[in-house]
Amino acid sequence: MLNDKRYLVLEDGTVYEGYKLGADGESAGEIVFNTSMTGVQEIITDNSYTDQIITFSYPLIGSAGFNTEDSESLLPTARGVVVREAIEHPSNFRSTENLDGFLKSNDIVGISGVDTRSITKKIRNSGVMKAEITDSSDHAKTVEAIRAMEFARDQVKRVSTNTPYISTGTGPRVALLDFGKKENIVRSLNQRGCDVTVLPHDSTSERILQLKPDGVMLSNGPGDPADVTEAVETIRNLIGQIPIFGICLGHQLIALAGGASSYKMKFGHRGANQPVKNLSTNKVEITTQNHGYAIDEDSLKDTDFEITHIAINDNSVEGIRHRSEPVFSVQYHPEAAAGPHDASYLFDQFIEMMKAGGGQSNA
Ligand SMILES: NC(=O)CC[C@H](N)C(=O)O
Repeated sequence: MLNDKRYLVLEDGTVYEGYKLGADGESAGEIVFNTSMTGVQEIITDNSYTDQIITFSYPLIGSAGFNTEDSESLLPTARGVVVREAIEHPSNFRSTENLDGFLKSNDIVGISGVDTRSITKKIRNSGVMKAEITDSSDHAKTVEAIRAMEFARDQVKRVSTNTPYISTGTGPRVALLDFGKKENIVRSLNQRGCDVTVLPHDSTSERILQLKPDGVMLSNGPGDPADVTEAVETIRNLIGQIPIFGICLGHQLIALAGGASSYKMKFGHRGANQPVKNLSTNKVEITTQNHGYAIDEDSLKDTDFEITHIAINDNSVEGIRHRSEPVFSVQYHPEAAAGPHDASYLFDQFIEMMKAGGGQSNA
């Protein structure tokens, strides 16, 4: 039996007719696209997508199925999923659910059977915009509601851990500020022996230093970095006190703490084949990315930070380091999950920095 009809309605009035996928109900958010061909469970459960509807540009989604080990968070906060074809019967011994079942289990609304290539091209040409997945055929009313919609700007608070906890290890002690972390950041540190204390996003610099960590990890996370003002102040107080490594939102917050500024990109970088040039080695790393904001290159000029990595496709800033203090960060995701492991060396660099008591990174 064909699934029930469902619609994707965009802020500009465009309507795509498809079929119901996932949870009942309707959901609105900022529509973005991700070009990855794998790692669907990791992408859907990455809390950087809070308040966003994820369109997969690759047509066949869900062939590897879903399981209980590969989620990047246990409470996904994406507002919706848009696919061309939802695979009903995954081919993977590890799979315990198909896409429809996984979305239902996580109360995520989805739509299938729509032209995701056209949607991707529209977002690329017009920029990200608001959208709604709905069963209602009163599209004029939906467009009106979308246009009136505003997002609460407390996304980080909504996804950060509320209580500190420790993921134990016998190596360097890392205080991880959780802005909506991907679990594979913790795993990547644990795999290298680190003892990781995960802290709420609004932990103060005094509280962090009281734990006497060897280093501070600043995680990825959703929303506009300019809204995370409390953490920017905390990071400003930590620079010069302790080695710091930032990923994605963590990278943006370090730059803001250093006096630089961020801007919203037209459609961001979201995929697992984003080429980045390491300016120290002149090597190109293929990276996993998921960001809609970036650091303004010119705004770094009057700060103590220098650029270490740039995106090959658009020359945007992909990495920075402090000129004299043990502080560095990247806009992309060295923890991959999913995607290439070209950039995993950065975790090793962070550990060497902590072991050296905070020497300079050669990111
Ligand atoms: N993955 C992230 O940490 C994203 C950072 C920020 N929310 C952005 O969209 O640019």
